[in-house]
Amino acid sequence: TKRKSDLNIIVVSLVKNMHSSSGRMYLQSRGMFDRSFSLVKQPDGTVLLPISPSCLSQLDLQSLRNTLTPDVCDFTWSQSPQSKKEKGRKAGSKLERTIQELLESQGERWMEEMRSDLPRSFQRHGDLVLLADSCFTLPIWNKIGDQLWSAVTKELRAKRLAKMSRISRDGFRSPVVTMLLGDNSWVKHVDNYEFDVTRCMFSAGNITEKLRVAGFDCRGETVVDLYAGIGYFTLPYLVHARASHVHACEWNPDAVAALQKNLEVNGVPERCTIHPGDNRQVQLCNIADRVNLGLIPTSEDGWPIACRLLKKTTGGVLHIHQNVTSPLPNAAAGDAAPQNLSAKNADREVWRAWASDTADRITSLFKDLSGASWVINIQHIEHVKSYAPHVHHVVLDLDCRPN
Ligand SMILES: C[S@@+](CC[C@H](N)C(=O)[O-])C[C@H]1O[C@@H](n2cnc3c(N)ncnc32)[C@H](O)[C@@H]1O
Repeated sequence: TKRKSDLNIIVVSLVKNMHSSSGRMYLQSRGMFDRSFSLVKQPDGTVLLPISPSCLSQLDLQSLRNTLTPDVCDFTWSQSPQSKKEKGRKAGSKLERTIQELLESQGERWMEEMRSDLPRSFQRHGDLVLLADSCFTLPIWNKIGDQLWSAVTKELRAKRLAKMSRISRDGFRSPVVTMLLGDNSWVKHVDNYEFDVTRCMFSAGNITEKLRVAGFDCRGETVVDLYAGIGYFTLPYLVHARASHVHACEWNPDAVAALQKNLEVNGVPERCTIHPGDNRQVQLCNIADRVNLGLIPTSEDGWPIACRLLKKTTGGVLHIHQNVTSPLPNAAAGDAAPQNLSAKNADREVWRAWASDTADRITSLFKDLSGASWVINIQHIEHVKSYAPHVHHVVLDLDCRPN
């Protein structure tokens, strides 16, 4: 049998780069996008989207073509490009060799501990590579300085290099990012938003939630995004879900500036009102069909505001983000290996319990707010990502209606 990476993959060849994100969304929402391969940008400006071999038989080419509009979409076979894993392995050993040579040219010795201090993964923001906190921690790297950063940037096929340290505790959750090579820290993403990596928080891991939001039908709805940031959810609500209006609350002035710019780049500034400052001070009420509460580890501070924002006569939906921690199995108590529950099922149980507790608390908040009882239903629990085997970012969709 052939390994996955040996197979030819069917690809969608798109005439313009700008259509690649809707193509990817279509495939991802149907579980057909092959994440083990990268999107391939071709020299002629078209983009190849990899499709999982197992999905080929069910792929509805006509509906895909319609989604992307017929004249921009074509299908072709591509001779197996390298998978992300293979690419990463090759790039990793080349980077190691380059750094080793650089060190030796400076009279330094390569030590084994250096290997584990090299970057294993990083975020790519256009031509800027953002390294994680965990790499290049040894003092030797600073000694080599600029030459090292130039070599790393070149090896990672970037033009600018930056490094993350920790999330600051100033309440803005801004990442502390330092530029190592290059002065301009603004980056642009293919799906049309820009921001300053040194000043705004960006959570690339939320892509599945962003795609889910993009798939909502919000026509005719007023949405409030209580923690808008640079517009990571505000934009899909406006551009793809076609909300009538989004009120975006954000207190980090740098994120507000990026959000404003992104609304303009995407041609939707008239359908969005930005409320700069603390969302607890925003005077809006009784206007929303939907409220997005995208703050982790918890958005609890925003719950009373969200209840106040929903339309009193028709109610609406709350999307509540939260990091939910599952208790670690207690080996001493003999529950290290649950007999009938897989670890995943056990996690799901914990999420359901948290959702049910949250629904009860939202019910009380409505009671306090209006004196009336509302009907609160758990519509859906979405798993976004895991921070550790037992810490999960989930989103609870709560349907809230006046009785
Ligand atoms: C986790 S980020 C989320 C941004 C966006 N939803 C995302 O996923 O990329 C949270 C954002 O909420 C903002 N924020 C936190 N508390 C706030 C408050 N009380 N009022 C307004 N904005 C707030 C932060 O500045 C940050 O930009």
